[in-house]
Amino acid sequence: MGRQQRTKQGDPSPLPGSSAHPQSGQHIGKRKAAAEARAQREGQLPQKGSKPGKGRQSKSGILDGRGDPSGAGERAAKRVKKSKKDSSKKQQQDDDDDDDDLEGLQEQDDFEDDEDEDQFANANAKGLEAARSALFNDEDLEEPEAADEFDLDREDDDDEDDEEMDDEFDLEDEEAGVTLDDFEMTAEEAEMMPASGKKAAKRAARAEAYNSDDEDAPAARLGGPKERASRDEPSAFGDEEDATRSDLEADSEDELEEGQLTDLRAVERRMRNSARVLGNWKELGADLGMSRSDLIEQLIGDVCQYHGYTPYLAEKLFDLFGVDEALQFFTTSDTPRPLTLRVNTLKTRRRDLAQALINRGVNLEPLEGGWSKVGLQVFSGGGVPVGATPEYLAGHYILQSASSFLPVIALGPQPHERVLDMSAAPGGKTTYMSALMGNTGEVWANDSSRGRIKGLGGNVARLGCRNVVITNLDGREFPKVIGGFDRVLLDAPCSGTGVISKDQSVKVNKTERDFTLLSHLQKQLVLCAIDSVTPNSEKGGYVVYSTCSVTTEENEAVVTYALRKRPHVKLVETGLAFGKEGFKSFRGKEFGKNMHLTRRFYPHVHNMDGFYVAKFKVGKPAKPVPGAEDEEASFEPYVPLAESDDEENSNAAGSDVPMFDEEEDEKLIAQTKKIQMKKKGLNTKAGKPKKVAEEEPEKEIEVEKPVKEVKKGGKKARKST
Ligand SMILES: C[S@@+](CC[C@H](N)C(=O)[O-])C[C@H]1O[C@@H](n2cnc3c(N)ncnc32)[C@H](O)[C@@H]1O
Repeated sequence: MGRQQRTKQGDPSPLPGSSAHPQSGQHIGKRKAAAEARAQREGQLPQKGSKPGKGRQSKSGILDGRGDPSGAGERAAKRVKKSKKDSSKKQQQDDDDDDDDLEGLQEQDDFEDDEDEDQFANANAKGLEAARSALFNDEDLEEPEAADEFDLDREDDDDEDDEEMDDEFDLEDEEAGVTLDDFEMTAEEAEMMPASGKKAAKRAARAEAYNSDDEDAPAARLGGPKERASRDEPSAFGDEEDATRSDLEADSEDELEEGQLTDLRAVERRMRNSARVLGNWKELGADLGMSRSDLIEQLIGDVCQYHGYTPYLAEKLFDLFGVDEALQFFTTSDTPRPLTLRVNTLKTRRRDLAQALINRGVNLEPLEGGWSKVGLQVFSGGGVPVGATPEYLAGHYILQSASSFLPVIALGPQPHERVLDMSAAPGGKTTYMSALMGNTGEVWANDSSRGRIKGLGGNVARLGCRNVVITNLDGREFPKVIGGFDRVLLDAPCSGTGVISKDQSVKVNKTERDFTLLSHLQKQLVLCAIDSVTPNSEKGGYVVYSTCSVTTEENEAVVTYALRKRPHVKLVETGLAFGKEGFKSFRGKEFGKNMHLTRRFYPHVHNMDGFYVAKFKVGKPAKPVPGAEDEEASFEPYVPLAESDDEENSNAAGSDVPMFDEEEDEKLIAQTKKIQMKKKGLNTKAGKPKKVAEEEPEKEIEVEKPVKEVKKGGKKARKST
């Protein structure tokens, strides 16, 4: 799934602050229709029939009072595998430089002065023009070969894992020995099913009415241009003209199956119409002959069928964004974000790297909007593998999503400081911190995943970061193990709802329990991050909390919790010049008046991965803070439900979070040993077999190329070269 997604070139739309994209909504519409038509021909878009998905019903939502969202989406979630192209709205951003506190350091990169920008623009103009026109005319944009590398930050970059994941999804169908057709039901069969049959019939009748070509049918009347809802928000479907009656007429009966539309274009039209009606319910809803909650239920079913979400997640995102914006989010999350790279200023300057890559045929330009002086946007690799050029191998750059720059910019690490990256693998942000500090001071890069630590070590070495110490600990062990940092970055393990374009599996594999457990883990980690900061830091004393998720329980709720538990900490400006303000309240939950200081970034608004960034200033505590470990002892540690054997394949949230219940651990270990012994035909009642005991992994700090020993908090770690 993810793999298929990543074979497409990123949307060439500029990042925030840039001028409008030449790609018109109409153009997008044509491309989208053509792409769909081709996909239909190639059998990539599902035509009919579905089977139950994995989703679960949430307890609440904007849709309170609504019943089960038909189950259509659940089946659809299994069925819809093809993503569609479309537009994303761009926001004109303030061009002010937001990196004030980093200014001194970034002077190293003299590419940013106007003259250089001009030179660069001239050198690049010809190639870019060609690349752009090729991109805009090409319906099926090919991603550069290094596409997988782009996922450094948020995903495993192991192709095999992706394949395994794809297989897993496909296998479910095969193993069950069923085909999609097995899940189709005739109208008669539906009738014979007492409850669901009635529901199906009701749905079918509704859908029929909604798509009827009868002038008097309420839904048909809603499609006309006169009935357009007067909403300020842009349409999720670009500038395309609203559906007209002919669109509705096209949704004929043979497009309906058990109340579900079988043609994705019809589903898309119906979603658009539903959004319009819901946006102007007073005027348009009265004649619909369908309750608001039923319409929402149908819309959720359509979203699940069209975009492949579980009803639970679709509803959650509707709750968060509202209908129109949620539809934009769904659409944008079906296409990759622009491919971007960060210049490693420890080894080169942006101007020099850009020139070298242009000479190799890569089409690129500086990140637009002026908010980063070390970012380049790659428009087309021109056949050049941007993840394997000599410059890449020499560590002159790292492929990194633009939004991943933001938490580091907000943290603003200074030369000679001592900073901690609490969950650091694979090191996109660690290496940026190291570069901003000019290879001085100490960057402690920690991650609990042994597997992911390898990638971290690789990047640290390739980029020549000599001030990095790598540790392999549960973040909740800080500051017990080591503390006294000037700044701490907690780029927390999260659900990844902001990076669905990179990992489509998030659409179907996140449950309510996942969000609850993740939120608990994040709360534990953020307290440990705060407690690891020295209040005596001269210029520092900051913690940045970030996630690549858009949900409030992983963001504002975590920040609110930290503020409540650590009264000596306060929220401060992130220093980021764009981004939406964090929520002060959400669905009856109050998050606090300063939450506007935190920043939200959205794929459909900023054309970058969804991200959240909050910055805390840590003051002197009135009394010593209790050990971070005792306070939240009641928390259940996060263990993903569908745990992967492969650590590298773990999502943003690590799959190897250690349990703290030692007693229980011991029991489990003993049980496992017994099973192992039995398997080997050994007597389980005899004394401990030495071999098994030796196999017990020992928890210790992992070190890289030792140079000197650093001793703090009773444990030792060695500094890498
Ligand atoms: C969002 S990713 C970090 C990405 C990284 N900051 C970067 O920019 O390259 C979250 C990381 O948290 C790690 N993790 C999960 N649980 C953890 C824990 N309890 N302590 C420390 N790290 C943890 C995961 O292994 C994963 O690598």
